[in-house]
Amino acid sequence: MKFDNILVNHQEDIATVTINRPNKLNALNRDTIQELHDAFKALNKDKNVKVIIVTGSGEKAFVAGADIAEFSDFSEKEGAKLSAKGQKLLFDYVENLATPVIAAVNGFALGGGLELAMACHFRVASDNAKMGLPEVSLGVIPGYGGTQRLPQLVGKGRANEMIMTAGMIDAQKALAYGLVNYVVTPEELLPLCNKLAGKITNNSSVAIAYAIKAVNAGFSTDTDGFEKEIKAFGECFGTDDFKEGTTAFLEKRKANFE
Ligand SMILES: C/C=C/C(=O)SCCNC(=O)CCNC(=O)[C@H](O)C(C)(C)COP(=O)(O)OP(=O)(O)OC[C@H]1O[C@@H](n2cnc3c(N)ncnc32)[C@H](O)[C@@H]1OP(=O)(O)O
Repeated sequence: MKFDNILVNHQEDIATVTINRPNKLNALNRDTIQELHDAFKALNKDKNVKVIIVTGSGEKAFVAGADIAEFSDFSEKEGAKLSAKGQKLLFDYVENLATPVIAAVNGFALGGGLELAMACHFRVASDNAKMGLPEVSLGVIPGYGGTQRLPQLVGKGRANEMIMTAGMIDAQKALAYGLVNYVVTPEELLPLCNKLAGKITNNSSVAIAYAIKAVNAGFSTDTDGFEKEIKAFGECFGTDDFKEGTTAFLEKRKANFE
């Protein structure tokens, strides 16, 4: 398959998907989300692929979020559609993929970037990684599952603090929170992910697929939370704060919320 925004490499039964928009810190635009969906779908069908590693291109970012330039003039309806489509095509899709997906977090994982890492089955970070959900600084809320998956992973209080302050935590704090399983140097990141993937490939892919289903089932009692997120995310697009927040980012200035 040919992609413009991602790279896909195979090494024996381990595939690595690299989001490749380094000039935009690998921000997730519509095309990238579609390409990621297509790549995950094809890799999941490929019987020779037993584990997928997802990472970002360059030394600075895993993914710095959804592409703000693409949605800054969206209406409430378009906002809700962006969230619903993204959740279905990529974030829920990855979480429920039968093939295990490891996030190799190699720098900024913000907004949709952290949401993508959280949709993966587990995460490994480099020691320069910074993670956060800064959406409220743009006048919007996390819309790719972040309000649901962050509390699941780190607990409600820590998640609320991260969401409300829009702040970033470093890799060591993410490790202490249980958001990532390991922290290593940037040079060690992909080798460790490949080593962990290698351990997984020794086991039954069929059993692992069932295990993924069983683990996810334990967290899906309140599917309504995701619906609520979509609705609230869309409603943010009708507010003056959203217009100010995204315009300020694109104009490279601090937002001035009334
Ligand atoms: C449903 C999901 C919603 C969301 O995910 S909302 C988005 C949440 N993410 C954010 O709010 C983070 C936005 N990015 C930043 O705050 C900063 O970046 C960083 C702190 C990560 C890094 O700052 P620095 O080192 O100064 O780099 P730089 O010059 O800001 O970024 C390099 C280029 O990358 C573009 N970029 C970065 N993040 C995004 C993004 N999320 N959407 C669109 N573009 C982005 C910039 O604009 C710029 O581009 P140019 O060189 O052409 O000016």
